[in-house]
Formats: sequence, C-alpha cells, structure tokens
Amino acid sequence: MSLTATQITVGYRRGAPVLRQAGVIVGPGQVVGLAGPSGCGKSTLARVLAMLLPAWSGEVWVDGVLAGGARHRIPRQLRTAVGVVFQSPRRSVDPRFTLADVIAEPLRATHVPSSDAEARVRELVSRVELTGDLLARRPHEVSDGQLQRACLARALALRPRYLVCDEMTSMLDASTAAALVSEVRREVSGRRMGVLAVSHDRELLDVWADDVVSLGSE
Ligand SMILES: Nc1ncnc2c1ncn2[C@@H]1O[C@H](COP(=O)(O)OP(=O)(O)OP(=O)(O)O)[C@@H](O)[C@H]1O
Repeated sequence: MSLTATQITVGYRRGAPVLRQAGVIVGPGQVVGLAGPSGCGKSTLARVLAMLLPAWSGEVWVDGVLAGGARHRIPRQLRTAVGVVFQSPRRSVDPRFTLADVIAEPLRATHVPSSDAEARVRELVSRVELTGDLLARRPHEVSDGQLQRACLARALALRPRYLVCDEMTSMLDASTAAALVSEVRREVSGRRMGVLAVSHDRELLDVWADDVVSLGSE
C-alpha cells in the first residue's frame, strides 16, 4: 500500500521537462517531506501525485491501482483518495463561496446526503478550529490563516488516504501553521493517512516528516 510516483518525466513546454525520471513513495501513516531548491520541480511532482497534472511518462499508483491519463478520466474513487492543500488559499477557492460551501464542496460533489454533509462539516470545522460565525463569510472577509483552515477541512472532508501539502503553511503565522500541522498529524496517527509535505522550510520538515526526499540533488 502506498502512493507512488515512478520515473516521472513532465514539464510545461514540449521538449523542456522540469522533472526527469523523478519518483517518490508515501506509505500509509508516513509523512514524507519533499525538499529542494526553488524551481527544482517540487510543486510539479506534488501536482502529478495529486493527479492534477498528467505525466509525460512514468506512473502514479494509489494503493496498487494505476492512475492513468487526464484527471477527468481517472475514476472518482481514485481521485478522492488523494487530497491536496496548496500554498495560497485565495487562489484555491471560489471567491463567491462561503467558507461553509468551500468545506462542503467535495461532499456535495460526491453526493453525500445533506444531513450527513452538515454533520461532517461541523466536525471538520471544530477540528481545524474555525468558529461558527466565520462559516457564512466569503473568502475576502476572512484572513489567510482562516481560509487555509477551511482549505484543510475541505481536503480532509472525504477522508483521503493520502494528503499532498504543497507549502501549506508558508503563508501563515507560526500558531496557525502549528495548528494545521497538528491536525494533519492527528489524521496520520489516527487513521494512518500518508502525507507528502512539500516545503522549502527544512526545519519544519525535520520536525514534521519521517523521511525527507531532496529533489534537486537526485
Ligand atoms: N504552470 C506552469 N507553466 C509553465 N512553467 C511552470 C508552471 N509551473 C511551474 N513552472 C516551471 O517549472 C519549474 C518547476 O516549478 P515548480 O513550481 O514545480 O518548482 P518548485 O521546486 O516547487 O519551486 P518553489 O520552491 O519556488 O515553489 C520552474 O522552472 C517553473 O518556472
């Protein structure tokens, strides 16, 4: 069982790959840090693992199932097995949504009955320590830290087996960062979620990750 990328070659312009034959393996209950110099392709590999960017060659496997092709062609069950949180919460949400809508979105998209979805949203909100009064607000009415808490709640809504955190805490103050890392840790120890944590903050990775893979030095 693992979230595995093998021999990934991918880029954004034909003939100019950003990654050549790159790979990473994240096991259940494991936090793997992905480090490396700016521009080496950490976010690119994270997007491939989250099945948001199809590789030119190489393979992504989720617990032994090959995820092939473009995202919309990958079965939903496989896609929802991997959650993702990005660096900028503002760029990852629809500005017209309330925070409650943001968190409930994956539940609605997968047709979870509304009473179950409401209960799940309440549970997630308390886990990421958002207060109820914030739920009716839209992204421009809350802080980056509050919005990132909602983005983490959204990413955890469907209980993903793996979570890709791409610089999840780098825009946040220390206490919000610690709260989010601690919630992710709870999911790791509680139900053995596996995590790929991309960060340029080596100190954070040394504390948080079981293993750190350095992309630039491969
Ligand atoms: N959407 C895109 N279109 C074109 N080029 C891109 C795109 N995203 C990233 N790149 C390029 O791909 C390379 C790798 O970028 P990537 O964001 O994966 O690196 P990174 O290691 O995460 O960097 P950082 O630590 O600075 O966030 C860079 O040269 C970048 O300019």
